[in-house]
Formats: sequence, C-alpha cells, structure tokens
Amino acid sequence: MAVISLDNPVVQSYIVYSAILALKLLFLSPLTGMTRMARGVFANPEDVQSFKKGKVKFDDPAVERIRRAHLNDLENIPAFWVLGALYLTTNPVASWATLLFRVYTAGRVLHTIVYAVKPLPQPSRAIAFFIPFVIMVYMGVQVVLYYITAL
Ligand SMILES: N[C@@H](CCC(=O)N[C@@H](CS)C(=O)NCC(=O)O)C(=O)O
Repeated sequence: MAVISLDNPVVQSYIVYSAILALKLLFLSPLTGMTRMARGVFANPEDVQSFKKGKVKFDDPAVERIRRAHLNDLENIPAFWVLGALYLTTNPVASWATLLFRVYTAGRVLHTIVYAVKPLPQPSRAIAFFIPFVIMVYMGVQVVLYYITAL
C-alpha cells in the first residue's frame, strides 16, 4: 500500500512542483495585462476608457500569442495535478517520480518561455510540449494499470 503522507518526500515533491506550475500559470495573466497596456490593445471598451488610451482589438499578435500560451497551460497543467496526485497513490519509486515531476515542470516553463516570453523557432515549442505530455500519458497509464487489476 502506498503511504500518502505529508512526510513522504514524493508527496512533498508533488506539492512543490504543483505550486511552481500554478505560479507559472498565474504569471501569464499579468504578462497579458502588461502586454495589453504596452501595446494599447484591450478586450473591452471600459478598459480603454479607464486607461484613457489605446483601442479595443482582438487580433494583436503579441497579446494573442500570450493568450495561446495561457490556453495551452490550461489544457495541460490541470491534467498534471490530477494525474500526478493519482500517480502518487501507485507507490512509485521516489527518485523516479520526483524526476518526472521535475522534467514536467521544466518542460512547461520552457514552453511558456519559447512561446510567450522569447519566441523561438520550432521544434523548440513542440519539444517543450511533447515531453511533459508524454510524462502525463505515462502517469495516467501507470494509474490505470495499477488499479485495473482490482476491478
Ligand atoms: N490546442 C493545441 C493542441 C496541440 C498542442 O498543444 N500543440 C503544442 C505543440 S506544437 C502547442 O504548443 N500548440 C500551440 C497552442 O496551443 O497554441 C493546439 O491547438 O495547438
């Protein structure tokens, strides 16, 4: 039986990397806001009125790029929180699970950098997306295999 306790280093590792990912996800909101301000492009007329500058515009390339990065995080990071937590219950080897959480987090941070902060040519974004994606699939399969025998 897996020991799910806050004293368990794998659980602590999951908590740390989950929090880093949440902070990274949150970071994209102020980045969007700052980019809107810098470029004078807003999503609502009341924003234009309140800042007394710029215009309503929905296709600014820089803002849309950050919004796509944000959406991509939302398509991926919540699945990590779920699958990572379930994976903990399968009694993984601590060093292996920690490595997976670490590489996942590094991949998602790199995805944000090469997509939204300092755009780089492909395949940099594809790699930064794909490695964390494979880790999630791996964890999900491990969870299913671990519990399916009990059904
Ligand atoms: N919703 C994604 C699904 C595929 C995906 O996540 N691809 C990665 C690697 S190419 C990506 O960064 N897509 C860009 C995006 O989601 O805006 C899309 O429309 O591209």
